[in-house]
Amino acid sequence: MNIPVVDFSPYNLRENNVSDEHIVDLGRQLKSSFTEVGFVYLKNTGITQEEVQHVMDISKTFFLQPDEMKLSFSRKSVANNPNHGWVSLETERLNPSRPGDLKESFNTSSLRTDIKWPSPPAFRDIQTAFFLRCQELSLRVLRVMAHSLGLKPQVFLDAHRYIGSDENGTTLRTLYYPPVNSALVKEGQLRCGEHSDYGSITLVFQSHEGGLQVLSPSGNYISAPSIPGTVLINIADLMQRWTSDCFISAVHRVLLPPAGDSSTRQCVAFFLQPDDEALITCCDGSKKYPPIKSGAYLMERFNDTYGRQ
Ligand SMILES: O=C(O)CCC(=O)C(=O)O
Ligand SMILES: [Fe+2]
Repeated sequence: MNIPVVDFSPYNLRENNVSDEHIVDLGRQLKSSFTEVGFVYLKNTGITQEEVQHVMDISKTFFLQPDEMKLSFSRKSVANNPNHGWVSLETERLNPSRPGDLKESFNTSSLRTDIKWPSPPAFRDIQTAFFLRCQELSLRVLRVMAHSLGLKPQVFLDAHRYIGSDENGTTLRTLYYPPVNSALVKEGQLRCGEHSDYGSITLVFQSHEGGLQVLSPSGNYISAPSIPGTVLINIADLMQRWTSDCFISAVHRVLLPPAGDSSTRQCVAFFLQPDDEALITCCDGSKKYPPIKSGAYLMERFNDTYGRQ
């Protein structure tokens, strides 16, 4: 099984008008990818490899600073926004039955102007600009997805009105995976434990090392390499629920590099989340899952990942 590559040029970010014909064609391709694998590569989206590299370069400068400097920008240090900020190495367990993941990250969840940002000075502007690019692309993808299911074009969009504010959990997260010292690795520890994402959809940009693996419906992990210039997009759990399991939220992970391989790895991921107050109800009218509020659902998932507090 392969992850399909879909050409998104008819609806790329420079294109203001898209024909119904193109929406139907893109919808057909996205629907088959999301019902069969839950992942798709989009090429020609308008987001360039240079933009991605820019985010990775400034992120690496941030991560290579001493922990003491990053500590005051930790996750939970921003009032009213529980997810914004730095997460240190081994803090997060995306698979709670494993030791902490061998990665650190910085989450941009709030675009409020009164927040203090870490250095380097360009860090804030570059993360914010890329957040907005990802937001724009995601909303286009949501529109195509709604169309592909025969729903009103606005049905998903209407639940994503407050992105970037404290009433919406959407997060741009830049991840750094430092060199692994195999002598110090704990039993069962991975770079990123097996998990599925929480919200609507996720946009993923990996550095050239790749390493992401996706669980296919047949039960095997398949590799999802880095394809420069593309955006890897996956369905997350709330979207699976919203679509009554029509779209699959696939489990994925990042293993350790082979022993002796001291390479680092980076990833930039945009986690699109419905507004906290949005009530997620099966869009086919079925009662397969009870309605649930997006914000409450996200808090439950954070509790599993970071431990209950
Ligand atoms: O680093 C990656 O490629 C993926 C990370 C991931 O799946 C996540 O943070 O949810
Ligand atoms: Fe993930």
